Amino acid sequence: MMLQVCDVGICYATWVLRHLDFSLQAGQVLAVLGPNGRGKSSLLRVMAGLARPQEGRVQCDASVAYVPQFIHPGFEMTALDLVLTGRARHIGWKGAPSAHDRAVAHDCLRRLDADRFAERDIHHLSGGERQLVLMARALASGCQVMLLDEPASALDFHNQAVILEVMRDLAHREGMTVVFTTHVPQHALEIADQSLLLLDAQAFLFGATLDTVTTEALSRLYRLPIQRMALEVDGRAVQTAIPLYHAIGRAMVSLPTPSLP
Ligand SMILES: Nc1ncnc2c1ncn2[C@@H]1O[C@H](COP(=O)(O)OP(=O)(O)OP(=O)(O)O)[C@@H](O)[C@H]1O
Repeated sequence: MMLQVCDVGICYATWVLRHLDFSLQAGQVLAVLGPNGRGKSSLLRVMAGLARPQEGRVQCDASVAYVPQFIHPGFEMTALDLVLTGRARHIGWKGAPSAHDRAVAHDCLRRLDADRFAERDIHHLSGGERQLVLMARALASGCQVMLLDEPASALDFHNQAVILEVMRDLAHREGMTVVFTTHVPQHALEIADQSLLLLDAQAFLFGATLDTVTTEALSRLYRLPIQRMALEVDGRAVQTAIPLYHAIGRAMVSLPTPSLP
């Protein structure tokens, strides 16, 4: 087992999550969905070892890279230098990046179509450009597990497709375990083998994406009717999910509550 979350509980003033259990194999993609403030980022930070859970533990026998939503280094730094910080494990504390490290960093930027930002100060990049550079930094680390916090939240449709394809390739071709949080169910339906829906502090749905990211579960999760459907595109069935925004009033009073396992 590559990554195991065992009876994890996270508490600030109150319990955000409690009694959460799941495990992932190498080469799998997991999507984590939940409304604002439900604990997705907190869970990712605990999985990355950046925060301790108040209960339970996370077991991981692999190198982990964490991709936050934002960073603010507070001093001038080029995108290339930021990506090179991802090479720290290979360079060591006292070493300087080698030509090989720089080549790896450029390759990672190129893979995300972001090499043109290499010499720009990251403070001068747009939110979406910065997200691509942060993912390139994680790629440069050569990690076996990548944890990404809303990696597509600032990206246009083209760049969403770029990072979805990179995440899918990392897992399915290169054997990495990839976990990402998202507010876009279609991203889960596109690439995630497994999905975790954080319904409330102690109610979770975890399983194969097509079994968990359903019309009923999404509608309950977001308190809004959301219709999952299959479109046929180029002879291939593409799963998508459409939020019925106009029905929010109806959702509040009449949504059925699906029974949970
Ligand atoms: N360091 C902290 N101290 C106190 N409360 C916190 C802390 N970090 C997060 N919280 C609270 O814990 C809850 C979960 O926050 P978290 O950021 O994990 O949610 P999220 O699901 O990632 O939300 P979003 O979708 O809005 O990014 C929120 O109510 C938040 O206010």
